[in-house]
This record gives sequence, structure tokens and C-alpha cells, in this order.
Amino acid sequence: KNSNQRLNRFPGPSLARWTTLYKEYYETLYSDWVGELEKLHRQYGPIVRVGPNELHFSQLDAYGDIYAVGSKFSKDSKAYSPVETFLHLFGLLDPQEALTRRSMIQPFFSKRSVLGRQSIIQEKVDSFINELLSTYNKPNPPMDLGYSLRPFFAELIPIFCFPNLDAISALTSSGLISSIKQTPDRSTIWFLMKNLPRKVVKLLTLHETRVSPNEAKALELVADDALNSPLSEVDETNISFFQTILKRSGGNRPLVEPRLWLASEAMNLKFAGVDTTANAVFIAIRAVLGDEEILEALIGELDKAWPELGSIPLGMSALEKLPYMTAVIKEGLRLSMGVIAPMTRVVTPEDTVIGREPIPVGTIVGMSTCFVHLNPEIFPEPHTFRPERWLQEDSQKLEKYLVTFSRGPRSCVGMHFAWCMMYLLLANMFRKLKLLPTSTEDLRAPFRLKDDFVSVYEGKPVYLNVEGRRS
Ligand code: HEM
Repeated sequence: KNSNQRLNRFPGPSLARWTTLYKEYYETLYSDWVGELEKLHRQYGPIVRVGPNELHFSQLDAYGDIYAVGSKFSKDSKAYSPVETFLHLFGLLDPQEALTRRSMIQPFFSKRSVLGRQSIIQEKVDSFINELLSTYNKPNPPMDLGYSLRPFFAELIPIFCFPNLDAISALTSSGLISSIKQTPDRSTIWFLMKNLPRKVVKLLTLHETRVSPNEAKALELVADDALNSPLSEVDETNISFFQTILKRSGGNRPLVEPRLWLASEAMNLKFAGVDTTANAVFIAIRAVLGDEEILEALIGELDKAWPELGSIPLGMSALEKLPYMTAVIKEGLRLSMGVIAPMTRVVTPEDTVIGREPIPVGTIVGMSTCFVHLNPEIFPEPHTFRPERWLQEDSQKLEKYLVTFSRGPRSCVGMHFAWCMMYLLLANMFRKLKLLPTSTEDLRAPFRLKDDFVSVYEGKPVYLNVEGRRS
């Protein structure tokens, strides 16, 4: 029996047994594959056959089986085909190749490395706060919060990666920063590419230089710099993203064209880090401002820990110890979902057990984060933003169900960096600013998360004026 026939025992819509069009229809036309998956699981149970060769799971133990530490599963070549021809880590399908590549990239985003460079983040946060104070104080028109956060992270990520000022000015003038200000309609591009014949995709996306040529050119210049400077002379505290990678690769550069490869890794950080981090912060701020008790608890804790505004700002190590602040970020991460699409993997190298069922080798398997984060047994009233759920005596046991950064060998390499940016930005915004929403009702209105691979907030926009808070 081939693996498709071996899936006949799993229930699912009959059309999906024969064609991947079933899934593509919901992905492309509605950007709501996850919504359809919810219906399918209600109808068919915890394991649903959603394609000729694909299963989707909804039970908690299955998540741990699919995204397991040490997993040998590869990424699903169809789902990741829009980036498969790119040269960066995220596009690598093979687990062994990814492991080697991650060992070059991870050290730059280790907790120690991020803590050592947090002053770069603080400086950018300070100028953001000043800009908000001078631009959005009353009677000026309010800011659109969702719109303002993305460019903030789009600027901060390259600044953090390239301490060298020339690199930054090259990137700014290349249009990197301004391009992110327009909301891209990524889903259409992503899903169209995914479903075009492979040869056409390869032609279209030979590498990213075709997608954003200006940005690629600027990054290639920065890459040339790193490739031409002797690594022995690099000072560890000022080391750039490219220099770290080159040092860790030990001269063993995986690709024929190292400058394209480096540029590609850098461009991917924008894709990976901007929307995800901005969404988590957006969902957190929106919910805090929509609930007076949460706002008071958060500000109370911050004022106590940071009584004098003139003093040195609280660093990451101090902020991590603030339980309420931490719980607010966790709720932001839980309800923003990070990547909302099921991150599909291929069962390799042999048959395996997922969710207590034997699954044949070659099967595509996945489980959307929503099925963990919105599970009412783990998170009662799952749609409610409730920091208190993380502050109970037995809350420790919830930690393993917060999977916004995913789990296992392909989980997020930027996690510590993301946590640090979220802590510093939220702490400074709530300590230094009075955020004045134009409508509190809008903040409490229900919203939807659209599936553009990463989640996209679809709901009432959040408009705010700001005022300085006194010490
Ligand atoms: C709250 C913010 C973030 C969330 C929720 C998040 C979430 C994720 C998730 C779920 C994955 C796995 C994707 C997949 O398997 O398809 C991932 C991968 C990745 N993330 Fe993040 N991320 C965040 C921020 C960042 C930042 C700030 C960076 C770096 C600047 C970053 C860099 C990466 C990279 C390079 C990968 C690819 C890893 C691999 O393929 O092995 N992320 N992230």
C-alpha cells in the first residue's frame, strides 16, 4: 500500500481524499483554513484527513509529537515552496541541513547575546517614545497603533543586527524601512506561489533579489563588507549578524554565493520578526487599554519597580522578574498566535506515532497553534485576555502550552530577541506614556485573525493619543 491508501482509515471530507484543491480553496479564497479546520475537527474528531496525503491533528499530545525536540521530520515542500528556492534557514526543508545552519545563526540571538546588546533596543525605544510624544499629543490626530508598530520593528531589527552605521543608512535609503510601512497582501502572493507549478515558482523566485531588488542590493554591500574584513579583528561586543554567521560557519560557507546567502538570511529576519512581534505587542496593548483593572495592575507594578523616571530604565533582567508584565506579554503571545497556519511537516524517516495513532512515513502532518492556545481545558474562556491565568499557584503547568514560538528543531531562533523587544517597548510605553484610546468600545470588540501564514489582525483599528506620565 502506498502512504495515501494507508490514510484511508482516517475520516475527513471526501473531496480532500482526492485533491489538495480542498485545502487550497479555503487558504486562497478565504484565508481561513484554520476556521475550516475547526469545523472539520468538530465533525470528524481529533485526526482529520485534509488532503490525499495530509492529516491535521487537534489534540494536545499530538502537538508535542509533531514539533518534538530531536524530530527528524522535514518541512513540507509544498507549504514552504514560496521560500524553498531562497537561500535562508527558514526555507531549508532538510532537518540535518537546518541543524547545521541554525548553529551558525542561533548564537547571535542567544539570551546572553541579546542581553549584552539590549542598549541598542532601549535607544530605539526611547526615540520611538519621544516621536510619539511630539506627534500624537492632543489636539493632534491620533496614531493608528497597528500601523505604527510594524515600522518600529522593521527599523529596530536591522539596527540590532548591524551595529555599523553605514549599514543602517544603506538599508534606510534602499527602501527597506519604507517598504514595510505598506501592508503587503502577502496571503495572495504566498498562496498563489504555493499552488503554481514548481518550475514557474523557481523562475519567479530564484532568490529574493527578484522580490525586493533595492533591499537585496544594500544587504549585499553590507555582506561584502563582512566577507572582506578579517574576522579575527572583530570585537565580540560589536559583532554584526553577518560576522557571527561567518565566524560560526568556520570558513565552511554552505553556498556558492556567500553574499547572496547572507543577504537572504537578513531579509528573512524581517519576514520572520516584524509582523509576529508587532502582532503580539498590538494584541497586548489593545487588551490592556480595554480593561481598566488590567491597566491599573500593570501600571501599579511598573511604577513600583521603576519609581523615578529620570533613573536608568529597567533592563530585561529586572523586567523578567515582574510577574504581571510577564503575564501580559504571555497573553499577547497566546492570542496573537505567531504563525497561525499549520506548520506542516513530513513524517520521516519511518512510520511514527502521533496522538497515539500510528502514522505512515511520508504523510504530511500539522497542527495549528490555535488548537493549543484556544483549548478551553487548558485556557478557560480562551478568547479572553486574562493575565491572571499565568499568576496562579499551579500556572507553571501552563508554560508548555504556550507555543507561539513553536517547539522542536525548527522553532523560532529569534525568541529571546523578541521577548527583549516586547519587554522594553511595553515597559517604556506604559511607564512613560498615558495612552488615550479614542474609543474604549472598539478595544473590546471581537476580532478575527486572518491566516496569512503569520496571523493578521482583522478588527476595529486602535487609535490613540498620547500624553507624558509624570514621575
Ligand atoms: C513574537 C515574535 C515572534 C514569533 C511569535 C515567532 C514565531 C516563529 C515560529 C512559530 C517559527 C517557526 C516557523 C515555521 O516552522 O514555519 C519561527 C521561526 C523563525 N523565527 Fe521567529 N518569531 C518571532 C520573532 C522573531 C524574530 C524577532 C526573529 C529574528 C529577527 C525571528 C527569526 C526566526 C527565524 C530565522 C526562524 C526560522 C527558523 C528555522 O526555520 O529553523 N523570529 N518564528
